[in-house]
Amino acid sequence: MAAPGSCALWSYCGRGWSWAMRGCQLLGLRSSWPGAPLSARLLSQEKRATETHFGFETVSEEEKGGKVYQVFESVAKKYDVMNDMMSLGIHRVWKDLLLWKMRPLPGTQLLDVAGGTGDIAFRFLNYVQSQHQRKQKRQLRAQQNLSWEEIAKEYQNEEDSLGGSRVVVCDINKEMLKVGKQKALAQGYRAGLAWVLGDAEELPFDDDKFDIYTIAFGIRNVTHIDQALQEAHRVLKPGGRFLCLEFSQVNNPLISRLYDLYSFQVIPVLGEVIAGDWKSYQYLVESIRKFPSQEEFKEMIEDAGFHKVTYESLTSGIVAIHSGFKL
Ligand SMILES: COc1cc(O)cc(C/C=C(\C)CC/C=C(\C)CC/C=C(\C)CC/C=C(\C)CC/C=C(\C)CC/C=C(\C)CC/C=C(\C)CC/C=C(\C)CC/C=C(\C)CCC=C(C)C)c1O
Ligand SMILES: C[S@@+](CC[C@H](N)C(=O)[O-])C[C@H]1O[C@@H](n2cnc3c(N)ncnc32)[C@H](O)[C@@H]1O
Repeated sequence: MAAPGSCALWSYCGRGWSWAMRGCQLLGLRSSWPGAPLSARLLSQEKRATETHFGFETVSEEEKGGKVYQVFESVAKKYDVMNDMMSLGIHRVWKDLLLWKMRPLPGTQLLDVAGGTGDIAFRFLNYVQSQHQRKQKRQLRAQQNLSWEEIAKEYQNEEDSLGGSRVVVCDINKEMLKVGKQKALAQGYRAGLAWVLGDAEELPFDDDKFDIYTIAFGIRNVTHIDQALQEAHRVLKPGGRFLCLEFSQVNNPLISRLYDLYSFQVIPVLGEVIAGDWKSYQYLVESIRKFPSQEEFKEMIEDAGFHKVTYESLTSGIVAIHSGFKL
């Protein structure tokens, strides 16, 4: 089982200088301070020279992580309500579809990266629990002459009720994880669930550890997507599956026009009215436009070493689910 939050935090800190630099970056500090070793300073200068985008803004790669951190730190408390309001609940259907595509088997070890407030993890736990209960009922019905104690025992073990399945939610943002943990507590999710603070680009997990890796609406925010994909490949067991739910490209010109209108004219206004945060929601719609198309992203997944890569566009391509296997 993966280490819970505190242990993961420990291992996160114990990975030497590159981890320390990463930590500084997250805290908005510069890795070029005079006390840093020369190699670290040179690396940092080299990195600073490379530019990337934060929405439609051009920023250095070093800056991007901190800016993304601020966005999710700012929206964390209103994140769930915003999603329901902005999408009229449609994001729930997309997330359900991801689970139906996944169809986890008993005993599945899932890693949900950029898991935020736990939507995918909770759906996974519901799914595996209902599958297990159905199986248990079938077995109990088939067995004659069981005592009531034997029947009660079958239902009492909380860990067992998941059939050995587990999910680790990993996210870089403390505030998002905090909201997720509070939700889990309030909704009664406890067994088979761990929360880990970590970066998709440098996952704090051993090689070949998980059966399934999911990332929902997360990869768009990562600075080096290729690095995150390689990490996904590394932590999956051979035979393991990568699943990504992300905004994609709308191909119908009429829908695309309406979609643009809604995205740019309505979403930032909702962001301001509900969350008091226009900028974060402007970043959301801009970052969607910067993300590669279905076909381009498929190629990136293949480049990371995944096989049998496929995708399915949902709601006219507003989002897509990409799937690939580590063979
Ligand atoms: C800071 O970063 C973030 C913050 C977050 O809170 C979330 C995320 C990550 C995102 C998720 C977890 C998913 C949930 C969030 C969203 C779906 C928000 C993003 C939304 C869009 C990019 C736009 C597309 C939205 C939808 C398809 C949802 C359904 C919405 C509608 C049908 C719109 C209905 C609204 C009205 C009628 C209000 C009036 C609108 C206008 C005056 C503007 C003109 C618009 C229209 C006439 C209709 C809009 C049409 C479309 C959106 C296309 C319809 C497509 C089809 C029918 C196929 C995060 O990173
Ligand atoms: C739009 S939220 C998605 C949350 C959740 N998966 C969902 O579907 O509702 C994006 C999440 O990605 C996380 N994130 C951004 N960059 C990350 C990185 N490099 N590593 C891990 N998580 C990251 C953010 O902190 C945020 O919680």
